[in-house]
Amino acid sequence: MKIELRNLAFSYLKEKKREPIYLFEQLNCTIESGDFLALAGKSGSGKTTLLHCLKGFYTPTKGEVLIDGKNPFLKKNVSLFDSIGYVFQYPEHQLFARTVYEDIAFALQQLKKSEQEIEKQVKWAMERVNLPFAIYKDRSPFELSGGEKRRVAIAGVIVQKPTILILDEPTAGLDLHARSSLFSLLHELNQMLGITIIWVSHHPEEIIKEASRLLLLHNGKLMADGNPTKLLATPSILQKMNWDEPDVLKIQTAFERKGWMLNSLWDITQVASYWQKVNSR
Ligand SMILES: Nc1ncnc2c1ncn2[C@@H]1O[C@H](COP(=O)(O)OP(=O)(O)OP(=O)(O)O)[C@@H](O)[C@H]1O
Repeated sequence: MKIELRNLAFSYLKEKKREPIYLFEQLNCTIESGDFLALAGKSGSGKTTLLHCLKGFYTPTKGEVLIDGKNPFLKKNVSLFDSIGYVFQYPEHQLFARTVYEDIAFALQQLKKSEQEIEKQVKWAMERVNLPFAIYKDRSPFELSGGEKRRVAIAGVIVQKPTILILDEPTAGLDLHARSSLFSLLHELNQMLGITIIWVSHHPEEIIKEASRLLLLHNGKLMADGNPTKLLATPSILQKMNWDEPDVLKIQTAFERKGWMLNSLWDITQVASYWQKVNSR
């Protein structure tokens, strides 16, 4: 499924007879099926608002969001929004049920699916997020670790079989190990099931390691859209974002200066994550 933004603009401030004050405007881009895309921008730049427009929580003030060429804001197309799963910031704060099973099953129960079908899908979702069914199904979500709770929350979204998964700062508050296992999960969903991943990140190191595409919101515009390694090696972009050059690129430059060649970004990423681990001790 493809999402297109056409001259998209959004304003919280709309006064009669006055031109609205736009949080962002003239956003144009196409998110292709299978993208693994990071959305970044300074705090308050409008990332969450933009994601809410994609999911249909907010109606754009101007312009269009198209899903597979159709406008999902029209009544006849509104079911297109069902293909988009949305994981809120700190999704574990929304867990509510007595057991992990009941929490994940909730959306399917609302759709009045049969109990047999629900169990099949819950089992499937729990396997995907690496929570063995027999061990976790009857546990209270509130007695789990932060990383496990987040997996339960994500299972509650993917159980609805979205083709696009939006995650607002999914790694916030997770330690290094939980972050890396969350990204293994997201890559698996992307590669094995073809789910498009769009996630908000404030971390250039994370973006360069995980994303295949980066969108940058700055001053109400889409400042850049492209290859994360190229964009994060651009001093003017780093300066506007108030970001340091990612370690991985510093290491690459240092190696090149010494005439040592690493074969690929993968090699460099391994060195960088070793470097981060050493520094975080
Ligand atoms: N419901 C609302 N009504 C009015 N203004 C809002 C509303 N929600 C957000 N804003 C404002 O819109 C701006 C963008 O908010 P948004 O949450 O989209 O930014 P963000 O880039 O996701 O920020 P962060 O990285 O801090 O989460 C902020 O200045 C915020 O105060």
